[in-house]
Amino acid sequence: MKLNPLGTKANVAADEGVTFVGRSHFPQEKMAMLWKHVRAWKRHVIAGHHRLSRSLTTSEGHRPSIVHKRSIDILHDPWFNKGTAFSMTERDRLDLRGLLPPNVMPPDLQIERFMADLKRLEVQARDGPSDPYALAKWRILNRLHDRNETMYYKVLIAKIEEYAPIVYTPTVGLVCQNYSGLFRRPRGMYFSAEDRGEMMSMVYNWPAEQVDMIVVTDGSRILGLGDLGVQGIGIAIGKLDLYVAAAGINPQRVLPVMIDVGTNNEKLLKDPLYLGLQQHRLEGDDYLAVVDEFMEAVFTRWPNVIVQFEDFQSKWAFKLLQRYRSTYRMFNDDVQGTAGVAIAGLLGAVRAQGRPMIDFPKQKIVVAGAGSAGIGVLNAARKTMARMLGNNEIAFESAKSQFWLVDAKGLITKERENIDPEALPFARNLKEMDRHGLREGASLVEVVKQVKPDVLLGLSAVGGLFSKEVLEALKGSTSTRPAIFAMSNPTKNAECTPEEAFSILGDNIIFASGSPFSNVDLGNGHIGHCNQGNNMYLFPGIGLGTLLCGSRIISDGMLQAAAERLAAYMSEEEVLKGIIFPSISRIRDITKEVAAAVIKEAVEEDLAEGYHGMDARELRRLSQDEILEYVKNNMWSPEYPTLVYKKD
Ligand SMILES: NC(=O)c1ccc[n+]([C@@H]2O[C@H](COP(=O)([O-])OP(=O)(O)OC[C@H]3O[C@@H](n4cnc5c(N)ncnc54)[C@H](O)[C@@H]3O)[C@@H](O)[C@H]2O)c1
Ligand SMILES: O=C(O)C[C@H](O)C(=O)O
Ligand SMILES: [Mg+2]
Repeated sequence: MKLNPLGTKANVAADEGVTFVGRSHFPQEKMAMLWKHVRAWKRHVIAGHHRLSRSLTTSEGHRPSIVHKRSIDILHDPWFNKGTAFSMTERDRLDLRGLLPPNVMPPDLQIERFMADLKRLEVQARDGPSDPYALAKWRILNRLHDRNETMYYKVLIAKIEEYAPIVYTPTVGLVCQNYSGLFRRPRGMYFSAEDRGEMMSMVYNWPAEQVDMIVVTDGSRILGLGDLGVQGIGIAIGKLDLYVAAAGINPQRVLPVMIDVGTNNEKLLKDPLYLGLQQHRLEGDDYLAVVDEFMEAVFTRWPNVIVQFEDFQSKWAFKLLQRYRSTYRMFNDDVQGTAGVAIAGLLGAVRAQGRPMIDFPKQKIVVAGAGSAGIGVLNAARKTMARMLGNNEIAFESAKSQFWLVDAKGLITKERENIDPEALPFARNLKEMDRHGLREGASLVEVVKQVKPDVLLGLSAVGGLFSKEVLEALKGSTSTRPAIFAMSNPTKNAECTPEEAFSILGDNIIFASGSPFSNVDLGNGHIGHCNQGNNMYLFPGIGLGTLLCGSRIISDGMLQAAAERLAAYMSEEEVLKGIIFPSISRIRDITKEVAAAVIKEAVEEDLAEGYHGMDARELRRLSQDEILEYVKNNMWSPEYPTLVYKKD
């Protein structure tokens, strides 16, 4: 016997692998509790009880919504559909009587019912690498997303630990890879190279009058999976799911966008079922013209929108960031979000050694991967060290000597031909390398052996790069507690697994990975803690904070404030246990804190222009606690609004 998701014992026919779950298996206490809940809910509905929030700014989750449709059209509209949870009075008001089974379900029971079915289906379908049911779960959740958004987000928020790995990393990678097959209903907008000259008008095809957050990708570097072309839209959808679940951005005001300028993935180009433009990627000015037109179009229709750039290949990630960051409200998650999360993790690793954060500039850090993420981390780490060392030119110069950068061609030195300008500041001086017994192109293992780093950080997209040999070499680290950050996604691209790290280096290390892994049982009652070092701990708060302060740009200071808040989030006790990032179950709280830190910084930099009822002057007057309250009250929660019909 094993426990089913409802907490009851289910019959398991082990050979067939089938679990029987049904009402008859509910234990009596559970049934009694559910019935109590049903009765209370029905009383609440009959009493016509509508809560109105009276806080700094009213949360619209509780106001009645005016709808201009009725009957079957409501059931087919995921923004308003409540399925079996429509009350009888609402069914009458909206001409729904008879179109639904007669039993009115309280929302919690509706979720129980869905979960029971989800669990039953899980045992019948098999796909996905690390989780054999991952895609099956994604399909079921996606169908729910299509028909009832409120319920979808209720499930996601309530079970974020279980379903973030499905709607986000790692399964979202698998979804993108299989997107042509999985595509059912469209979600988001597609701006393609064929739409040049049309974007300014086509942007009005999107039904929402207000859009707060756009996540845009060109599909050129999806996680560590390379160029997936139009199929990359899955990552924009997954990121926005976290914006809703973690930051409480209203799901009616998010827009996933794919800019399809072609793909250089030959397999996709040869696939007749591929859904994107069947041409090679536009380059140079042609490429820029498409992205420029897109930016102009969305900011013309929604001047207050925030645009997050996601999974653009490095060569464009940096250029586009420089091109737009001082004129548009935008940021690049892979460059800037990742940098902040890594800084928080690196500071956590210093604290975990029992040292103060101010010792960070003494850390020797080897970074494998010189792409948008690796370089983003290095720039931010260098600035953080420089600030701690006196915040002057000399400090900035000297800080860079703490880093060793290794890419596909090995250690990057000044000797490197055609060196990428972004990597140049971190290229090592040859004379100094001679002293270390290193040379241009030295292998990762040689670098680790010679440098004896405190931290080994991977953003290379190469699964298994931290081989046995590399991890053995790290045993020579001069740190009392070396840190390993295997940050590449998805799971199979992680530079090493926590099992590999703990089994070779023992339990006195800090470990973090980009995709989720389980903790490792080290025997003798010891647990090797696996942290998830993922930009999901920052981007939702950066977006929410920017929205609520109304800053026209996202400054370095706002990003730094976000990272520092995350770094300080973990208690001394947790950090000493090796827990440097919070559990994802706390993501809504962290996001609230990060957003508040972003707002505070924007106010201090005089960038905050206000949002809705909260103007710049009022924002300046808020205390720390009031800022937190303001953020909390503006986070959307998945509650069914009372619907009232009005003719168009
Ligand atoms: N955990 C997170 O929050 C997070 C955030 C952003 C990116 N990432 C992950 O980081 C990875 C890289 O992203 P990116 O945008 O920088 O990609 P990228 O393609 O721009 O860069 C990859 C870099 O890795 C280098 N590389 C390749 N083979 C190598 C090898 N054998 N040894 C050392 N370096 C090697 C390449 O030369 C390149 O510099 C991806 O897997 C992505 O999913 C994780
Ligand atoms: O998407 C993620 O999980 C993190 C990051 O943005 C990435 O590109 O890997
Ligand atoms: Mg990314």
